[in-house]
Amino acid sequence: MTPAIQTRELTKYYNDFQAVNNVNLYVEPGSLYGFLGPNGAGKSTTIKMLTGILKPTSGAVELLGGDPWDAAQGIEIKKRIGVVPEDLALFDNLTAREYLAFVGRMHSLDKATIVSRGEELLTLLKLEGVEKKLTVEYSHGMKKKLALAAALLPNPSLLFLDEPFEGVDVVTARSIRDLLMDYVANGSTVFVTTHVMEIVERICTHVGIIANGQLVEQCSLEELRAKTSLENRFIELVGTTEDETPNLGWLDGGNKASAFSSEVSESTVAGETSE
Ligand SMILES: Nc1ncnc2c1ncn2[C@@H]1O[C@H](COP(=O)(O)OP(=O)(O)OP(=O)(O)O)[C@@H](O)[C@H]1O
Repeated sequence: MTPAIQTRELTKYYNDFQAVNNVNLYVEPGSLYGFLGPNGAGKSTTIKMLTGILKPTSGAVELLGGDPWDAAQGIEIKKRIGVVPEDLALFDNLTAREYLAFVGRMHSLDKATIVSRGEELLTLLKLEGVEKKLTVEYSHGMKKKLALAAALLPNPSLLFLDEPFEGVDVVTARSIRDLLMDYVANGSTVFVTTHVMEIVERICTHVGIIANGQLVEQCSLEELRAKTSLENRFIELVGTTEDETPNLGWLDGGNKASAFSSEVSESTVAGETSE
């Protein structure tokens, strides 16, 4: 079976700092792959290299059986993938419908398809009431939803989402969750980064954990659950020990300090009186 995503020794240096270190990802088609890691672990850097935004320093990427970095294959592969990047590159001065029309035209969809798919996506993501607003006036969560709608509009085989649940309300999170589960049930593949373990446990079929640029775990969620919970495994792989954790004994809301200062002022006053 051709993997949806495969990387070999994928590596990225920013000057002399190694952000991603020889990562070998393997994502089966039809899976919902959760890519986890602490802040600064290398998730966004990896997703940018997978989606053609950031050139790898070394190593190889294969998406849907082809090389997205190859001049001949790259455009065809990119037509088959959808991306919701971390920094949501939307055009500020378009409404949601105008933006979806633009994306649809870029993918050579006909007008009727753009309109019907666009309406369904806007309704599902609860953006249909704000069609007159320009995207520059959108809240962060609204921008996230529109970026997701735009990524899904061309019906991609493989969808990349960088933190889709960050900054969205509970109702929207559930809509996105359900939508992704339906999407993979039809044979498509999702690669998603998130910090929300609960969502990964609920919807993902596979998980990869990256720490300090290295892939330290990659397995099915079923396999992982047979041994421990996702949270325990994550902490085991990337957490700090209690010995290393500062206890912030000084953080008492000023209570100890004020008790001390009242003692001082009482003794000072007493001292002053005795003189
Ligand atoms: N343009 C850049 N120039 C230099 N260093 C960078 C650049 N972008 C990211 N880094 C560094 O590379 C490392 C990985 O960053 P990356 O954004 O991939 O992490 P992340 O896992 O997505 O983090 P987060 O969960 O906080 O979004 C970090 O140490 C970061 O400071």
